[in-house]
Amino acid sequence: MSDLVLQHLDRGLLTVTMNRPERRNALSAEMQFAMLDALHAATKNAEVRAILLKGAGGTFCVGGDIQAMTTKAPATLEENVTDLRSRMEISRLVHQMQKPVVAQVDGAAAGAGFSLALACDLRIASESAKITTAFAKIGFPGDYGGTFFLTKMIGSAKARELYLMSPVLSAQEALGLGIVTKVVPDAETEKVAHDVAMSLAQGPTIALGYIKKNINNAETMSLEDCFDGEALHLSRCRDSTDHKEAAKAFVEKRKPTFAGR
Ligand SMILES: CC(C)(COP(=O)(O)OP(=O)(O)OC[C@H]1O[C@@H](n2cnc3c(N)ncnc32)[C@H](O)[C@@H]1OP(=O)(O)O)[C@@H](O)C(=O)NCCC(=O)NCCSC(=O)/C=C1/CC=CC=CO1
Repeated sequence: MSDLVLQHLDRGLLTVTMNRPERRNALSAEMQFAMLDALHAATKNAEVRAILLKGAGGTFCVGGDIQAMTTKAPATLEENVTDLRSRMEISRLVHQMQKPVVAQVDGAAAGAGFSLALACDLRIASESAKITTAFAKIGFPGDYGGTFFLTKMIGSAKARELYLMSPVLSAQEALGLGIVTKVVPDAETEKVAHDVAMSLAQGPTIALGYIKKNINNAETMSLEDCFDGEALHLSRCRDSTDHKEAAKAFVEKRKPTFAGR
C-alpha cells in the first residue's frame, strides 16, 4: 500500500485520502496508480458499502502536477494516450462502481482534481473552496471524464463556458450551478462529508448501487432500455434482506437497520 493514498475502513465506509499535502495533492503517476489499486479493491470488497474521497491537508486535489509536467520525459503519442487512458480508469471506477462515492471538496478542486470530484456521486464543499476546470489555462483540453460529467451535470452551454474560460468558482457559485451538493462552513466540512458518507455506508447497499446504475443508464441509454433496467433492478431488490427489513420497519414504525445485502 502506498503512503500517497491512505485508506481507512470503518463500519462499511472506506475513506480514501489523497496524501500529497505539500503539493496540494497534485496527482503524481505513483499516486494515480495507488488510487487505481484502492478503487479496484474497494469495488470487489463487499465490506466496503460507500466511499469518502478526500485530500490531506485541507485541499481536495489541484489536478496534474504542473511542476512535473515541465520535466516529463518525451514519449510517443500512442504511449501517452495509453498511459493517460489507463489512469483515467480512476474516474470510470468511481462513477460506475455500485457503491456511493462522496467527495469532500475543501481547499481546491482543479483540473483532473475537479474531474475526479465530478465523477463522484455527491460533493460536499467547504465555503472557501476554489473550484475550476483550469485546463485551458495550461494549454490542455480536459481529462478524467470532466467534460463528460460536467456536460451531463449542467448542460453543454455552461460546460463550454467553464472549460473555455476557466473561471475560478467559489463554492457558492458551484452550488448555484448544481456542481456541488452542499456548501458548509470550513470547520464543519470534514464532519458533514463524513456523516453524509457514513449514512450512505449504513444504507441499503444493493438498492443504492442500482440507483447509481439506473441514473448512469439514463445518461446514455434509450427510454426502453432504462425501463428494462429499472424493472430488473427493483425486482432483484425485492429479495434483498434490506428491502424486507425496510418494509417491516415501516409497518412497525421504527428505523430500519440495513445489513447491506
Ligand atoms: C485555483 C487554484 C487551484 C488554487 O488557488 P490558490 O488557493 O490561490 O492557491 P495557489 O497559491 O495558486 O497554489 C498554492 C500552491 O500550490 C501549488 N499548486 C497549485 N496547483 C498546482 C498543480 N496543479 N501542480 C503543482 N503545484 C500546484 C502552487 O504552485 C502553490 O505552490 P507554492 O505555494 O509553492 O507557490 C490554483 O492553485 C490553480 O489554478 N492551480 C493550477 C490548477 C491546474 O492547472 N491544474 C492542472 C490542470 S491539468 C491536469 O490536471 C492534467 C492532468 C494530466 C495528466 C495526468 C494526470 C492529471 O491531470
